[in-house]
Amino acid sequence: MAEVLVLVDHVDGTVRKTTAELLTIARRIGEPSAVFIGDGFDTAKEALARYGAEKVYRTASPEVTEHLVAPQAELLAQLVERTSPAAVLVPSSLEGKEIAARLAVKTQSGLITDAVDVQAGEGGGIATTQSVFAGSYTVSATVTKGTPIITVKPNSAAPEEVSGAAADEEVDFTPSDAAKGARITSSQPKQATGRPELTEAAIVVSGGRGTAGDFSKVEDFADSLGAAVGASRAAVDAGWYPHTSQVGQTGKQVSPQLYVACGISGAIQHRAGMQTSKTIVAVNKDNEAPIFELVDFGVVGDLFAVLPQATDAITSSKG
Ligand SMILES: Cc1cc2nc3c(=O)[nH]c(=O)nc-3n(C[C@H](O)[C@H](O)[C@H](O)COP(=O)(O)OP(=O)(O)OC[C@H]3O[C@@H](n4cnc5c(N)ncnc54)[C@H](O)[C@@H]3O)c2cc1C
Repeated sequence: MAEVLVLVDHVDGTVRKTTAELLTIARRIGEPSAVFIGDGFDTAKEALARYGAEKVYRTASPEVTEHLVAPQAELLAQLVERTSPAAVLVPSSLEGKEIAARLAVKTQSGLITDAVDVQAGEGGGIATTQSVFAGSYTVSATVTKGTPIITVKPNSAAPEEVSGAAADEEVDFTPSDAAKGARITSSQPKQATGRPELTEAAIVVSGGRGTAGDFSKVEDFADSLGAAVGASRAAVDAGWYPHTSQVGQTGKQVSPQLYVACGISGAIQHRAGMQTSKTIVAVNKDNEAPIFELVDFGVVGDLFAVLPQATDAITSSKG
């Protein structure tokens, strides 16, 4: 079986859930090989093996890490040439999509972005599924030229653990001068909220215009569940919550186990970011709000009355 290269998404060696998902998907189509760029490999090693990486290509070279994404695309292109993989899987982040696009050009290969499913196809090909136009169409696509380069959306697979160990190899790689055209001059970690990352969270609680700008009840409820907090565009545009928390067509796409929409009407553009959630709950005081067409459970009521009761019930059930 051919290797499947998986670009690792991590923070100082702490591997993000998307990487576990990509390694799980890679096992369906070949032998997963992780590509680890940056510091913290000792921290990452065990997690990469646990999710099925059989091999890890790694580099912490400042030549790669101190520049923007172009050197990473060059490094992947070198590995593609050397290993002739069955596919390259990259997380569907902004950065990941730029790397994938550059890699596709360099290797003269077909590129599929934002896949929500990847499977072994007929005749040795790779079958992907995309959800487009705010989820109103499902598209099946396959790469017909070169090495399939595929970016995969978060929550497209449930990470599966395996037992095993990954062999690792330090890659000898020097980026071209052209790839070093933009340099990182400083980088600040995002202010920690103590909550899980929106696109990775198992539970997301979102607030909309119905909060009237007071997200405290949404946050308290989210914290009782260990959830991430999201927001509708109406709430974000009003300046009530950060843009990075926007869920929807022009925001982030989430697919948690549980999504709770509080004071959100359920516009098509909002649905586009959350309708693949496994269980959807809405709290809305208008029983005709379109969000109720989509939900598994609905509560018709004022969120300022409903959420504190729910928070108290959950907190007291934990003892
Ligand atoms: C090109 C384009 C892209 C867009 N992208 C996005 C996107 O990515 N994400 C997104 O969210 N939107 C997006 N929108 C905007 C979208 O069309 C809606 O305007 C927006 O989602 C509405 O937000 P909302 O549901 O919070 O507000 P509203 O539609 O005003 O709904 C507020 C809801 O709160 C309820 N409510 C009010 N008070 C309470 C209370 N006290 N308790 C309980 N319920 C209460 C009301 O009954 C109502 O249903 C986009 C629009 C366009 C044109």
